[in-house]
Amino acid sequence: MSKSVISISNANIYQGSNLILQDVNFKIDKGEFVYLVGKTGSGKTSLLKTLYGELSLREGQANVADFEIKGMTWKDVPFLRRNIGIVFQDFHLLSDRNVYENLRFVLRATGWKEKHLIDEKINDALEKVGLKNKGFKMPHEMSGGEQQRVDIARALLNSPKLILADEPTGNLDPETSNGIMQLLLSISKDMGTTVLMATHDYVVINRYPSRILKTENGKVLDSDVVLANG
Ligand SMILES: Nc1ncnc2c1ncn2[C@@H]1O[C@H](COP(=O)(O)OP(=O)(O)OP(=O)(O)O)[C@@H](O)[C@H]1O
Repeated sequence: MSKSVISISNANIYQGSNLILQDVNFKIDKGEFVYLVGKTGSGKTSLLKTLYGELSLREGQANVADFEIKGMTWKDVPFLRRNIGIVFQDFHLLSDRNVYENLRFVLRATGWKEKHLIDEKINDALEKVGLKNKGFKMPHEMSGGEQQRVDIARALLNSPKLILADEPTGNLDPETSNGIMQLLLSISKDMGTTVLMATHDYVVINRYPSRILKTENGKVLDSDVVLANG
């Protein structure tokens, strides 16, 4: 079996009838940390949505966390999502419940029932993001950086092979962004989780250099391929 966590080939990415990205080909291995950059509207979110099953893949092939994306139906999506953590720019926390209940909601929705296992997973995820014992807090009682950590804890709950992050530092000040970057980098390095992160933030990229995929003129360019070709 391949060690790629994402393998996409000859893929065309659509929004409705509009072709957004053409002939997309790349592989990302276990534990790799990869940036996804490109101008506004160039297709970063569309590509991520295709990888997490929000947009269907009509042409080409993609294997994501051992799931064949092509031909997947809506009922297959929850099974894919159990192997993927998704982190958003604007956190997507439920504002009417505390951190613990936000995390429990995800575990129950992904099939967990036993209270002691649920508690164990929540405590473990909160500890990983530096928010141990903060389960009682309401989202509005937390800073943007803390809410982003809760969002990352939520993404980690099911021990995913892959984290897809869509501009996770987009709403944060530079110092808080650094903390979030160090957390995401340690998730890939220490836990062996693959991270693909869309960003506009070149300060972050320059500070923490890594492989870059770039959406440009309907194509995805790969810094690894550019380097390999000199
Ligand atoms: N729901 C939608 N229906 C139709 N077209 C869409 C939809 N969402 C995005 N698009 C179009 O698809 C193209 C790519 O958008 P996408 O959001 O993937 O770009 P992006 O690179 O993520 O942009 P940004 O950096 O602003 O988030 C744009 O032309 C956009 O207008």
